[in-house]
Amino acid sequence: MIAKQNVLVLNCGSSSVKYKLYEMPEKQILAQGYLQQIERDQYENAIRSIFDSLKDFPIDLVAHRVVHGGETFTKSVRIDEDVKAKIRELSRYAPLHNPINLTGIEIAQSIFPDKMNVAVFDTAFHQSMPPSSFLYALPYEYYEKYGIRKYGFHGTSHRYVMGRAGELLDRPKEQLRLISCHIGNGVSITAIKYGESFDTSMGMTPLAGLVMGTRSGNIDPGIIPYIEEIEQTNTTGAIEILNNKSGLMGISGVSNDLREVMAKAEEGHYQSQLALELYTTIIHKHIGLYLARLNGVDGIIFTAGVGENNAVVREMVCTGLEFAGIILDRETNRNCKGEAFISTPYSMVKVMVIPTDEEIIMAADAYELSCVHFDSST
Ligand SMILES: Nc1ncnc2c1ncn2[C@@H]1O[C@H](COP(=O)(O)OP(=O)(O)O)[C@@H](O)[C@H]1O
Ligand SMILES: CC(=O)OP(=O)(O)O
Ligand SMILES: [Mg+2]
Repeated sequence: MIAKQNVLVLNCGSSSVKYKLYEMPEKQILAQGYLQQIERDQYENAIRSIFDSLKDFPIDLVAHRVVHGGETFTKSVRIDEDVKAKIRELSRYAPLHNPINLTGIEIAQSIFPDKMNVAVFDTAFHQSMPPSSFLYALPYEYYEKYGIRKYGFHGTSHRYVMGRAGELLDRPKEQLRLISCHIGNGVSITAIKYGESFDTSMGMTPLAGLVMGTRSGNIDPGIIPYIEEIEQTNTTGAIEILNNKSGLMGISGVSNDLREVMAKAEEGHYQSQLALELYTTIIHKHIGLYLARLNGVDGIIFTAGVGENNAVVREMVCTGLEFAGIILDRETNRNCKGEAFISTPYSMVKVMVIPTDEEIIMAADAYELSCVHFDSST
């Protein structure tokens, strides 16, 4: 064991940067912050301003969220030049995320050249998926030679809420079938079987799956050449439209922020009403898919910005699942704050709200790696 370490955790999402400085192993938070609605060209300044604001704290270690780790990284790793090169190579699979994550790593390395940096990958938790979940029905050599497969994302969040669900249900996670719904700006659902990711809604890139803030989720790929023709653009331009101008933003024409879309819907704005309906219907359908995949379920978890805070979405998603023993307590659902059971006492399936905490998992992984490093270098 080694002494106390101050671990800075940097969690860059597609629209936000969250950071926390922990004293480990006590998990005491020394500083934290959350910058929202950040545009791509603002990340570098945002990250520099975070380091600047923390300059009076001693920092021993930095943990970085990295969205795409491919098949190379099944767990968190210490960052060296080879790891950085691999993260750079994987940017083509996560163009909204990996370049930003690399920027964070490079800034940290320039400010603290002697400190250890750790990468915590969104994809790592999903490496347990079987081929029946991760393969696309394409020529098999595309997988073997080029790594074209489903990777899945938000793994650190799904892993955290799985652990908390086990504690709340007072059952070992190895006995539980869970459906974890991470509903933020990015949205993904994971079928968790006996402590491992078994299937998940995102794909080779974080564009696939459900309707998101600005991302389309699954569409018929035959639409892409048609978009190219309509917009007089190339494939990159069409994918940009699917990544940045679709989802809630595209359908409503109002915003990628669900709060704004719902406010407009309440005023009677038709496209905003449609956006909300499509958004929740697709989550509902995916729960059906994973009920089949898991042969029933013990718990359903709602997490991330929308999942934690939006009772209307949770109610719309759960309505019509009563046949499967999923009975929401509407009153409790509307009034809950923080961690809560929102199903009725006689609901066979427990429905839970669990605020995610990717940062504590990241800090713990980084601290553990630093202990291993210390042990092996003494
Ligand atoms: N307090 C809140 N009440 C209702 N909705 C919220 C709240 N906070 C965040 N959201 C919603 O969560 C979404 C952003 O999710 P978040 O998990 O913060 O984003 P990111 O995926 O960038 O980490 C937005 O659509 C926003 O409307
Ligand atoms: C992978 C992903 O979609 O992340 P975020 O929700 O932070 O955009
Ligand atoms: Mg997020």
